[in-house]
Amino acid sequence: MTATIIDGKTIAAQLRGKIATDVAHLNAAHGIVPGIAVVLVGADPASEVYVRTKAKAVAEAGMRAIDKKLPVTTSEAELLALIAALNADPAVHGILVQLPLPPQIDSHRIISAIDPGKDVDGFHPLNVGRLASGLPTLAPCTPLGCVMLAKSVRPSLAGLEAVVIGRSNIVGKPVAQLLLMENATVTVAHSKTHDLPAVCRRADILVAAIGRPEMVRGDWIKPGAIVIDVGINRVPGKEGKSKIVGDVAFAEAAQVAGAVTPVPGGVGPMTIACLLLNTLRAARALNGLPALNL
Ligand SMILES: Nc1nc(=O)c2c([nH]1)NC[C@@H]1CN(c3ccc(C(=O)N[C@@H](CCC(=O)O)C(=O)O)cc3)C=[N+]21
Repeated sequence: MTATIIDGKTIAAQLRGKIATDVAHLNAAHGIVPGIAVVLVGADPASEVYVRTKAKAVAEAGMRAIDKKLPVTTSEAELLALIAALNADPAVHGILVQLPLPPQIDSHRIISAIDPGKDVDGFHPLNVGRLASGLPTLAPCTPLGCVMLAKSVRPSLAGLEAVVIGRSNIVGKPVAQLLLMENATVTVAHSKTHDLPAVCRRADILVAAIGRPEMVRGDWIKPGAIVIDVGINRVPGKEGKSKIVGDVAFAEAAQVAGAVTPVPGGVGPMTIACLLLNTLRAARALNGLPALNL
């Protein structure tokens, strides 16, 4: 069996196209340009690449990017002051503070200081609680992208056995909540799970969000399963160059799974598209406009 490769790049481009259409309408009808502030503290090269990619997608969708680069020595008080200013700025509809933050800054305090209506990462405790309660909210971008990719090959996930590997606040827990909202039967596995391969073999949908290169092997996968690979791991490649691999051994998975996301070109591009979607949703809600169904 050879799996369908789920083309995240193309699916993300389609979503960004729909977003751009609504952004144009929002501007023409209401004079609103959705604005997203991306805050980067320090000069982590991987984060800078990510911030650049985001900025390009934002501009292409007709939105405004407000990039704030702060030195690695920034204090918590200085960052809190910036967030207060962005909360108060009516041209800013979304605020994303790039994680991780340097050790002198408590990321929980920072996230809690963001206006929940502008929290396009969906990390504020109020939005986390709303998601867990099944209320409308800004849901985290990577988990949203994972569920959209799964539904691209299987429009109804109802009744399916889903296994999420990883229990982070950023991916594992929220993706489990979203899968539950789709009526999947959800198991959250993690580093202390007994016989992880056997747990994974039960999954009709397997979401790998571990952060370990190619940990999920072909024989962990139920034949025909949908495999969503959230991992982005930089590993040594050919001729001293580095390459990016996921948390799933892709070539092995493609022999067993029904469908699998590649890395790169899977979940990553969807994360960015969902960030634009959340920014558009936030801009509409902050202006008292009805919710969209994209
Ligand atoms: N508050 C916050 N929110 C985030 O969403 C967040 C964060 N902090 N910190 C860093 C991680 C990382 N992240 C990525 C998203 C997309 C790609 C992406 O689009 N990758 C492409 C290209 C990879 C490449 O070739 O460099 C792909 O997978 O195809 C990568 C990384 C979001 N993060």
